[in-house]
Amino acid sequence: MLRTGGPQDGGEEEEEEEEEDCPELVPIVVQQQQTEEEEGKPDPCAKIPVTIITGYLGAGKTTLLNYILTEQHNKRIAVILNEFGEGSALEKSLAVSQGGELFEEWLELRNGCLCCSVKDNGLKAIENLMQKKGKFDYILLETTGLADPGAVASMFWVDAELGSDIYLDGIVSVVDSKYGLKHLMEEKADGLINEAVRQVALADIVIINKTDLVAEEELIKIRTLIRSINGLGKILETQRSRVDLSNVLDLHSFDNLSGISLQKKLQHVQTTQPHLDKSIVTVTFEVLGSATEENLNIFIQNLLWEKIVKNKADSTMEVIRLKGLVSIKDKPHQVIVQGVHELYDLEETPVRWEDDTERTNRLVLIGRNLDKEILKHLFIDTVTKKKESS
Ligand SMILES: Nc1nc2c(ncn2[C@@H]2O[C@H](COP(=O)(O)OP(=O)(O)OP(=O)(O)O)[C@@H](O)[C@H]2O)c(=O)[nH]1
Ligand SMILES: [Zn+2]
Repeated sequence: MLRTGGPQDGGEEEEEEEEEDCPELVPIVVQQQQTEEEEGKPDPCAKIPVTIITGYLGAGKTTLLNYILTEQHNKRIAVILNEFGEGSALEKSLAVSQGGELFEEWLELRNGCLCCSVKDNGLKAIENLMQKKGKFDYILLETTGLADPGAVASMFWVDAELGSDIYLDGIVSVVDSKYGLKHLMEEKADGLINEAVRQVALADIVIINKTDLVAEEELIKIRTLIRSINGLGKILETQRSRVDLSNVLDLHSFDNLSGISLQKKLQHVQTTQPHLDKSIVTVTFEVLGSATEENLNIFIQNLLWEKIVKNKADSTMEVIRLKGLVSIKDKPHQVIVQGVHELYDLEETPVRWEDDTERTNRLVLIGRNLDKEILKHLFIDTVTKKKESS
């Protein structure tokens, strides 16, 4: 079950998003691409993936979008552009054009703010569109260069129990080889995490684009920096955002289908070193044993909601992204933990633990002020203690 909220709800971060990062949903373009043989009707029960394409201003997001649309994929793809609005219109239309025809749905935006109302409205609008027009197979969403993809992701990371037709497939972050380093190193005056870093931290795939514009040494620098921020995501290097589509589409980054491959992937993640004092890093550790579901929730909520976990310098650990495979007492299957900002989810995978005595929890956390030893010890406490209250 997807969990959100907590005592800090409506805190600083959220307000910041409302003021700065609040996107408006705009337009939409779509391209129909079906083969001669009518590539079979899609399974009407099949859910539709959403891939979020994020990245700093001018990094190559639209280029990637266009590249995907023109590659052979036999998918009907809807494109959503998530942009800052200029006007103060309280209504925005969400339009999808297919085969030359334009369809639109009107979104009523509370306070003109999309991220606050899209959760009820945006999803609904997309579903309405599909009812009218027949399903599309895939949705690509390009965020603005300054957007926090976490806010966008949480719109689409919907509880499976709500029965939505749409699921979040993955977050792709495009970085400019030439200016990326500068953007990533920029320190915000208010001490907040800068947008470029946030985008890399949340990415399942990082595309270092425009490699034609830099020399190999520069490329190594930016690759190293990106890896130090996000030790989990796959890093690709491209010109004109040309990627193998299998690297960016149908990743299943947020669902339990990734259980089997996730185990292997997590084994290769390493704890990274910060490039600056307050940088975002990736921390990973392994702990043997099983936790009760209750204690596991407490561990995660202390970190994500209560924010009471501190490092040695007494700074609060800020987690942007959390991913792991854990063992819950009395559950025969491995459980995936996913977190984006304050939103998290525990979901059983189809993968059984082979040997009960060798159950290993593996967690990866991306964020600021993270201390591996402290986190690991907290987790050891989590699997050893019986009940929180006793
Ligand atoms: N030299 C070079 N230019 C590129 C490459 N990829 C994209 N560009 C150019 O970079 C510019 C910005 O690309 P876009 O795809 O519009 O970038 P974007 O991230 O969508 O930009 P915004 O939506 O404005 O934030 C365009 O002029 C592209 O043609 C590349 O690999 N090399
Ligand atoms: Zn663009």
